[in-house]
Amino acid sequence: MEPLALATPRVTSLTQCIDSVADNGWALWPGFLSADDTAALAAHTLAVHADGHFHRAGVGRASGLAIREGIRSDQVLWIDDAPPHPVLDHYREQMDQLREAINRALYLGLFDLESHLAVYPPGSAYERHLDRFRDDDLRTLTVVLYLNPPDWQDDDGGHLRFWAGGPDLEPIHIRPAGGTLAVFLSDRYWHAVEPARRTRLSVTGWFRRRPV
Ligand SMILES: O=C(O)CCC(=O)C(=O)O
Ligand SMILES: [Fe+2]
Repeated sequence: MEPLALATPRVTSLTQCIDSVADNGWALWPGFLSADDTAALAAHTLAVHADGHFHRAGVGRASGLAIREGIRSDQVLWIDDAPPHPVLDHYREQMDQLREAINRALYLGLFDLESHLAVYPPGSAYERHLDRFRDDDLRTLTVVLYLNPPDWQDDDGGHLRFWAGGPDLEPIHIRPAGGTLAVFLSDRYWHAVEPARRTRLSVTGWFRRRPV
């Protein structure tokens, strides 16, 4: 059995999400995005990907700048560089609501969001890393939204491995179920993406705090 301290803090509302980030530093919100909205955002992601807009993801701002380089083989596209679409506007609106609610409750001073669409072709993965860069400590809260179809199985791989109890303890494995949002403090949690056996889709965002 999972030790109590490492139980996954599942939430189902904005209030619970904020409480969990305050109490645990992270939260997992299954059903954050409806099945229809998830399918629409996934379809747009695949269409834009098929049009050749994506590029291989780098690591850090420039090579060598990540706190701990995680080798990654996914392909990404900043959403501001993607062809406009109502599903992207809807995503931005939802993230804005989350940002405002978190700022009101937790005073994290989050002021903007950078996000990219990510496609992990079969066989691709992202090694263990932290999301904060050495040359930029403004990334404060990470939000990963999964866009995979409802029939995604454990055998399809692509789990998020999440070291909730610290880098030396066993990580939690999170299935990248479509519509699920993972929220965590960017500088606290080591995490990795296990190799996907099927094309894995997500949109990852980082809320940044205001420079002081
Ligand atoms: O897609 C995921 O589960 C995590 C992605 C990630 O760690 C990142 O893009 O920094
Ligand atoms: Fe990450």
